[in-house]
Parts: sequence; structure tokens; C-alpha cells
Amino acid sequence: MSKKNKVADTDDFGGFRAGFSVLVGRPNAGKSTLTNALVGKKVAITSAKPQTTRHTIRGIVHRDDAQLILVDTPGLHRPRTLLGKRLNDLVADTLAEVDAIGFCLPANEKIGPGDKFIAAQLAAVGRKPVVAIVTKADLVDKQALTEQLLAVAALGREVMGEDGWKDIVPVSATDGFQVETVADVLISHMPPSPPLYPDGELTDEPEAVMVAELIREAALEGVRDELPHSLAVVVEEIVPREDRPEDNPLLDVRVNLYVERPSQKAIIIGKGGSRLREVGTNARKGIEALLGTRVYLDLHVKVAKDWQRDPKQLVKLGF
Ligand SMILES: Nc1nc2c(ncn2[C@@H]2O[C@H](COP(=O)(O)OP(=O)(O)OP(=O)(O)O)[C@@H](O)[C@H]2O)c(=O)[nH]1
Repeated sequence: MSKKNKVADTDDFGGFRAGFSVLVGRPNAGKSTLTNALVGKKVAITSAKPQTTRHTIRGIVHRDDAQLILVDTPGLHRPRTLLGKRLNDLVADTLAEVDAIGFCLPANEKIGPGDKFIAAQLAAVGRKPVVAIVTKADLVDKQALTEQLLAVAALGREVMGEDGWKDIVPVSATDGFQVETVADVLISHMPPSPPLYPDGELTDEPEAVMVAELIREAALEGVRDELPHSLAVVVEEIVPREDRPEDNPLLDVRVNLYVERPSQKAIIIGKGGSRLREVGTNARKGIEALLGTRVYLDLHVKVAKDWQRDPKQLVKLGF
């Protein structure tokens, strides 16, 4: 991915680095929790298609000197549901497109067949930097952590050859221990590159911008003359609904529509809420197609008289 985005090999972009990374590991290894800790907010947008990749962005770490884009792995951590060539293709595709791989192994569980299976897959990819991340460090004492680090190092030498993993980092995503270090280490393996995505809050990320645009379109349908520039759409949150079956996920998308006057609010909402329901239904179809998953769309219409003049609001609204 990043290679296609590189502008020139000779330019070092003022020391800026940007690229793609994937966290792999068996189920329950702590990948999602670590992703959220790294990204620093609840982002779990699914199935948006960034640039040239087919892979889902799980979150983006923005820094003054770097950008780390965490993508999802299809299949790697679910070996039982995929067989043979298909699995190998999927794995090879994902792993070939990232700049570094973070291999998560929990500190509090012995290395097992699931870990070894993944380790072997990683070794088969060859030449990609693999950073071993020993997760849930808070669950064990120092001695047990040391022992696990040694066992993980031994696994690295076993599958990757003498040099083993590029780095081994213990981390606790829940108490923040070494989360920054994980980011530092992964970023050290990113290539020199300009930022690949705009910085900022969820509202500035490509998926949220597109979601907002779909809602804006639907909300203005047929009433464009009455609501010219006074409508701002802010995606507050895109989060997966908890306790959904894995094969039938649902995303909660919470959105505020800001208008300037109560009369405009009435137009958007319509008689008894009928128009807003229609807006929601129309927008939802587009959003589901965009994100590739079912969506529960929660729309709120608010009057924010001065939003066009308030700099803080403007930033929030993505201007
Ligand atoms: N104590 C502790 N628990 C953690 C930590 N990270 C994750 N957990 C817990 O471990 C469990 C699994 O974490 P997830 O982040 O969902 O693991 P995952 O690898 O994304 O799991 P799959 O989606 O099944 O692949 C959850 O109950 C987390 O709360 C940690 O640093 N410390």
C-alpha cells in the first residue's frame, strides 16, 4: 500500500513516516483493545476501502512526525473457518500490503497451537518486519512476564530464524503500560512518507466524511432551496453494537444535523417525523453499501444558531 503512495524515493518528507500495520493473533489475544488504546478513541469502522487496499481500517494513530494506519486481517486469526488456498491467499494479500506486522500473544496464557499456526504463517510471508507484542502484561507478575517474553523470543527464533522477531514489546492496553512504545516500535518500521490520511477527529476521517455526505444529500433532497448552506452534518460516533453474532454485525452510527433556525428543523423533521424517517432510510442504504455492514442510524436534528460564527464549532464541524 504505502509503496504506491510514496511520492519519491529520494525525498525523506522531513522525517515523517506513514504506513500500514496489522495486529494479528489468535482470538482473545487483545488485538481490538490494543487498537483502541493505540488510536485513543473508540473507532471501529468496518469495511471502508482506503485508497488501493481492500482492507478495513481499524484506526489511525496520528502523530506530529508519523501516521500509523492499523488495518484488519481477514481470516488470519480464524484459521478454522477458512481452508487451504483461500486462507493462504487472504493472509498473503494482507500481510504483503502492510509495512509491519504486530503479532499479539497474551502474557497470561501459554503459547499454544493457535499462536504457532500464526507464527508459521508470518514466517512464510518472509521479510516483513514482525514485532511480537506480549499483551495483557497487567495480568501477570514480573517473573511470569519475563518468562513469557523469553518463550516468545524462542518462538521467534524457531520460526523466523536466528534473528527472531524484530522487537518484543510487553504492553497492557487496559492500564496504558507501554502503549506508546508499541506505537513507537511499529512506527519505526514505517517508510518515509507524507501523511496518508487527514489528521483530526473521527469527523475528519474518510469514512465519516462520506457518511456525513450521504446523510447531507438525503436531508437536502427536495428541500435544497429552503436549506441552502445552513445544514451541517456531524458524525459523532460509529461503533459496533456489542453482543452481535460475528457473521451479522451491526454498527451504531450517531449523527447530529445542525440547522440555524427552528423553522429549518421543522422542514428536516417533517410532519410527525415522517421526513426524517425517510432521510434516515435513504441515507442508511448508502451507508450500508459504503461500510459493507448493517447500520443502525440515529439522527438528531439540532438548532445551533451561531455555528457558522463559532470557531470551535467550525472545527468540530470539519471546516
Ligand atoms: N487485563 C487486561 N485485559 C485485556 C487487555 N487487553 C485485552 N483484554 C481483555 O481480553 C479480552 C479479549 O480482548 P480483545 O481485544 O477483544 O481481543 P481480540 O484479539 O481483539 O479478540 P478477537 O476479536 O476474538 O480476535 C477482552 O475481555 C479484553 O477486555 C489488557 O491489556 N489487560
